[in-house]
Order: sequence, then structure tokens, then C-alpha cells
Amino acid sequence: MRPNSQALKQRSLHETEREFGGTLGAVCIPVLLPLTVLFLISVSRSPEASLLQWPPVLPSTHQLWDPVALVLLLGWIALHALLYAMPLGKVSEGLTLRDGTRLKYPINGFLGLCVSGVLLILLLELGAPLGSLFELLLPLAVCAIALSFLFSIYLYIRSFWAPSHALALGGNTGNPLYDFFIGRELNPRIGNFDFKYFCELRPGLIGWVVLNLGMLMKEVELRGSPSLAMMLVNSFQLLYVADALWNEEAVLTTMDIVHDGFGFMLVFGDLAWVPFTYGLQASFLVEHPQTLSPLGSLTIIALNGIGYYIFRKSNSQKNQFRRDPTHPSVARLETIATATGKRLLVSGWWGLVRHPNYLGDLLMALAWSLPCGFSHLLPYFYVIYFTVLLIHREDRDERQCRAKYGLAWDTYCRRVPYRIFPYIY
Ligand SMILES: NC(=O)C1=CN([C@@H]2O[C@H](COP(=O)(O)OP(=O)(O)OC[C@H]3O[C@@H](n4cnc5c(N)ncnc54)[C@H](OP(=O)(O)O)[C@@H]3O)[C@@H](O)[C@H]2O)C=CC1
Ligand SMILES: CC(C)=CCC[C@@H](C)[C@H]1CC=C2C3=C(CC[C@@]21C)[C@@]1(C)CC[C@H](O)C(C)(C)[C@@H]1CC3
Repeated sequence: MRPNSQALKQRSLHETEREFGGTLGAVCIPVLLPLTVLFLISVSRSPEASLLQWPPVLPSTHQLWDPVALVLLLGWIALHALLYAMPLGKVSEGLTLRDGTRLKYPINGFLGLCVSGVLLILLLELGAPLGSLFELLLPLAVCAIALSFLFSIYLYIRSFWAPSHALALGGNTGNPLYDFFIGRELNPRIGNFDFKYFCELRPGLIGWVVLNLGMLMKEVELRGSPSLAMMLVNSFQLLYVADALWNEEAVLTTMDIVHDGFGFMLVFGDLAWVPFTYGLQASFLVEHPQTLSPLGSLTIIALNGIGYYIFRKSNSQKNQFRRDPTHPSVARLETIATATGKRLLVSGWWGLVRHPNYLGDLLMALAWSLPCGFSHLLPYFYVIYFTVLLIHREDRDERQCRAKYGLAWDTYCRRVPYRIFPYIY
């Protein structure tokens, strides 16, 4: 073991601050979140669709298990693993790791989305009952949750064979429950196949829009044509997923890839939480049709457009600045120096609030719920959860940036006092 990795490991073992409620969070979250997924799906299909319903809707065993769901899930992951591993598209390098090396990543996720689209069109042409995904939602979620547990156990065990410099600083506390939850290894791989990068954008994210399409087809089965509300939800979320895959390279600089280990939280988040809770609006609309006025629809489309514009422009501005600060699109922006040699933007989008990308993301989240009307809370689950997630994430990022940039970060905070919402927070 190299001396500096030894020092890093020691620092990690003794000084790591535990996140997500420490050991208690690491025990409760893996129990509560999977149950939440199943509860939300069940509620979205019940006539009342009430989150406050007591006793809660309990699905029967035969509603929870279907071997077809297991075959579909494994087939779906295998298809995307194959597409990922094919030598298609360019290869990009991630940020420099603690041992000074840079990992290579294939940039072909958008191709994965296009291939999935073509396959779905072919299946529809052949008369495949895509609407049956509505009935399969619960068994699919059960399989995805079970797979998340098994896969996280595998990742935890294999991390003991990884060299110390390959471990995430935050997931190496020595407490097995916490480390299993947060993730010990930073970039677990078999050969060039990077598990975290693969899971972050492909099976779950593309799976989410496929499930949405299934809900739309179910509506067609039930009512002859898709409703405007369903089409808006499908289009907005497809735009979000297509954008993520089109800008796949940018994921290489996100907190998840750079900082977080790959443990239960991210595995479950990628494979179960995203596909089965982010599209709840679509499954809600199947049983609870809504009528939208032209003005209401235009307002919702405008809100999504504004949110997307802020989200995309601010993310692109920072990515461009981090990749090449001399690029003409960012060279004239005002910046402040930090002791690390990196500079911080204090004008442009990053001079408006400290997380303009979160602001845009939240506006979009609201636009995804509004087509479901105001009669139920359930379709607003995503925007509520997401506000909590982003406020917590902002706080984590803030602490990491303060540790990284010290006084320069304080200066930035004085120059840009609001975190996410201008003049509010
Ligand atoms: N749909 C979903 O469930 C989720 C979506 N997201 C979205 O993912 C995207 C990425 O978010 P996330 O990874 O949390 O973080 P960000 O993309 O906001 O990155 C934060 C990092 O940016 C750098 N930075 C911060 N301020 C400045 C500045 N003024 N100038 C230059 N660099 C700065 C710092 O890193 P450094 O200085 O080291 O470069 C900081 O650690 C967001 O759009 C978010 O909304 C995130 C989580 C969940
Ligand atoms: C409650 C729970 C289990 C939380 C785990 C958090 C994860 C669900 C999210 C952490 C960061 C994420 C990102 C995206 C999806 C959700 C998770 C995995 C993301 C891929 C969505 C699309 C965006 O364009 C993005 C690429 C910027 C984004 C990256 C972060």
C-alpha cells in the first residue's frame, strides 16, 4: 500500500462524518424505502389514491410476484449491458483519481435510448401488450428491489479485494452496516465495465420512460386514446431522460461518480427508486384521468420549458468552465481564485444562486405533477421528495466545498447569498 493511500485510509476511518443519519439511517433506510416504493405503486392504482389512507393498501402475494417480471427485468439489464459494452461511440476520461490515474468511460447511452426506442416500436408493431406493464409494476418493483439487495451485497463483499486508493473516503468507516449502505468501493468494475456509471444512467433511467410508455398504452387500451395529461407527463420525462443521456459525459463530474461509493443507496436509487417512483404521475393518470384546459396546458409546458432552460444552461456552463475555463462561452465570466488552483464562478448562472441547476430541476419536477390536477397529493410526491433530496444534497455539497475551498468558499457565499431559490433560500 502506498504511504499516501495509507494516510487517506486512516483519515477516512477516523474522521469521516457519517451522512444520512449514520448507522440508524443505514439500518432504517434500506427497510423503509423499498416499502415506500411498493406502497406508492399500490396507492397510485387504488381508487382513493390517498397517501393518508388507513389501513394502507396491502397487495396480495400474487400481486407481488410474477416470473414474467423477473425475466423482463433481467433481459432488460442484459440488453443494456450488451449495448454498453459494444465498442460504439466515443470513450471519455473521468476526473483524476487519488492514485493519479483516469478511468475510461464509453459515451453511448443515447444510442442505448435510441435502440430501446426502435425495439419498442417493433414490439408495438408486432402487437406486444405494452399496457400490461401497468399490471406488472408491482412484481417488477419487487424484482428490482431484490436485485438491488443482492447486487449491493456482492459489491460490499468484493470491495474487500479492492486496493485502498480505490475506496470511497466516506464509505470506509469500518461499520459494516453503514459502509454497505453508503458503498465502500468508488468505481467497482469488471474489466472496463463500470457498474456505477452503467447503473446511473441506463437500465433505471431508460426503464422509467419505458414504464411511462406502458402506462400510456394502458390508457389507450382503457379509453381508446392517450390523454393530454399523459402525453405531457411522458414527453417531459422523456426530454429529461434523453437530455441526461445526450449529455452523458457531464455525469462523470457529478458527486455520485466523483465522490460517493457504490453501495445500497445508489444501487437501489438507480435500479428501483428512479424507475418506480419518478413516473408515479403516469400510473396515477391511468386510474385517475384528468382534463386539462388549453391555457393550463400551455402554462405547464412553459414552466417545464423554463425549468429545463435553467437546468441545462447552468449545468452546461459549469461543465464547460470545469473542462476548459478559456472557452469563449465562459472566459468572460467573473470568477474568484481558490487555494486549490481551481476557480469558482461568481457571475452568469452561478452568480444568481449557488445551485441554479437544482432550481431548474425543481421547476421541471413541479411541471410533471401539475398535469395530474390538484385533487390528490400522490402525484406531487416526486416534487416534495426531490425538494428534500436537493436541499440535503446542497448541504452535503456545501460542506464538501467548504472543506475543499476554505475561505474562498465563504467569499463565494457572501457574493452569492442564496442557495437554490433567489431571495428565498
Ligand atoms: N433527478 C434526480 O433525482 C437528481 C438530479 N440531480 C441533478 O443532477 C445535476 C448535478 O447535481 P450535483 O451532482 O448534485 O451537483 P452540481 O452539478 O451542482 O455540482 C456541485 C459541484 O459544482 C462545483 N461548483 C459549485 N459551485 C461552483 C461555482 N460557483 N463555480 C464552479 N464550480 C462550482 C463544485 O465542484 P468542483 O469545484 O469540485 O468542480 C461542487 O461540488 C443537477 O442538475 C441536479 O439537479 C441531482 C440529484 C438527483
Ligand atoms: C432516496 C434515494 C434512494 C436516493 C438515492 C438518490 C438517487 C436516486 C439520485 C442521486 C443522484 C441521482 C442523479 C440522477 C438520478 C437520481 C440519482 C441517481 C440523474 C441521473 C437524473 C438525470 C439528470 O440529468 C442527471 C444526469 C444530472 C442526474 C445525476 C444525479
